[in-house]
Amino acid sequence: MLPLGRHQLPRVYLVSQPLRTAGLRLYSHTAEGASRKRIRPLVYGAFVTGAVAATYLLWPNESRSAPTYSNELLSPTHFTPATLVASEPCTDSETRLLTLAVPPYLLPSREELMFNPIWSIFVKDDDIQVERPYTPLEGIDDEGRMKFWIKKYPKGEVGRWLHSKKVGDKIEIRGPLKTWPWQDGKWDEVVMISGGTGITPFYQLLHHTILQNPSRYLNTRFTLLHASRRPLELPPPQMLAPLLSSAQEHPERLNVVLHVDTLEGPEHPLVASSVLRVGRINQRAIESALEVDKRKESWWRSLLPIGAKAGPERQESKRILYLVCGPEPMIAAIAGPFGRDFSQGVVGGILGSMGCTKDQVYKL
Ligand SMILES: Cc1cc2nc3c(=O)[nH]c(=O)nc-3n(C[C@H](O)[C@H](O)[C@H](O)COP(=O)(O)OP(=O)(O)OC[C@H]3O[C@@H](n4cnc5c(N)ncnc54)[C@H](O)[C@@H]3O)c2cc1C
Repeated sequence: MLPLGRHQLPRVYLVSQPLRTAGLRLYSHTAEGASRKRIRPLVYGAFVTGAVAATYLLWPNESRSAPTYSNELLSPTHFTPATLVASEPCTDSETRLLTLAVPPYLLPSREELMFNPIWSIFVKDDDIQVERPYTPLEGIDDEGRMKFWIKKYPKGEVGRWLHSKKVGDKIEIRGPLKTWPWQDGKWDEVVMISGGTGITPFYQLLHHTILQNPSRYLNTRFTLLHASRRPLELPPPQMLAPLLSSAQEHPERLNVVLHVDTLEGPEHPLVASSVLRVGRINQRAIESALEVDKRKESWWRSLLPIGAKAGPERQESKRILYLVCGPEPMIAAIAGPFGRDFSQGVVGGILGSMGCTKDQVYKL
């Protein structure tokens, strides 16, 4: 998951970064003394061009900024005022768990396909009129509540703005927007590889498929390989506890492996450092997670000729999909960089060298 958003984002989102950059350039100056005179016409020319561009970009425009409606159903085409109902600090002080609520009478039917995982919503920073996508961890409940794990970057706009909001404040949102369409049984195994808050879409998928209904039969098994820099930067206990207990109770459905770059700093309050893998997620880590899965295959399934083949043959013929979400350098190292115009690009990195093809890999 990219901080700047790689999905097919509406223009209001895409123009927001150049706007800030243009603003910075207008105030920068390096020319001194006599040379200043020579470049003055150029500076004025640049200023006029900049002013025209800024007027065009900043002027309210239907195609760039969606309207806000308080009495229409929640929709991707307009903003809806939501209320911040909780803002909890996390073990990683750069992140918080925020809960937003929209009035229940503004909820479209939750049976709608658009609420199937994985989906996100756009949050608008009212101060600077930019929006960023965020992923409701548990979808949306009947009261219209959505919980998010949100990171603030030192110079990041919307993350810092959200962290500064107080319970009771209004925050405009629009959505849902599809991040990736889940379909049970399309793959035998889905391997999710995440870094930092890149775990949020995978949490939503696992909450929908396993956590909220542990007895539901599924045709797909899940492996989650997650990496954070230090133990305290791992997701908060509120997220890790349900994932780890589900993996413990149903190893045949879910396998969770947690990596940290270093064990430096305090332990995570829930996960002992001794069970963490130290070092980045590499080919060996991916292969061994799949081998562990194979060993954990329930004993009766490997004895009885039910469904697909057992043993190594079965593993090879398995339809495996890799989903990757995290900081851009991590995505590039695991699956190759994104392509031009927000496209998926070629499969490279570790998954490329493992021989994965483009229909086996999706970068979020
Ligand atoms: C589908 C989707 C779902 C997502 N879900 C979540 C989620 O659930 N939780 C979550 O935390 N994030 C999520 N994200 C990421 C999120 O949308 C934002 O991109 C992220 O919060 C950063 O936005 P920002 O406005 O805070 O930072 P930005 O202002 O966009 O800055 C991003 C980065 O650029 C750097 N930067 C900014 N300005 C400068 C500058 N002048 N010079 C140098 N560097 C600079 C910042 O330090 C930061 O590292 C999701 C992204 C997508 C695409």
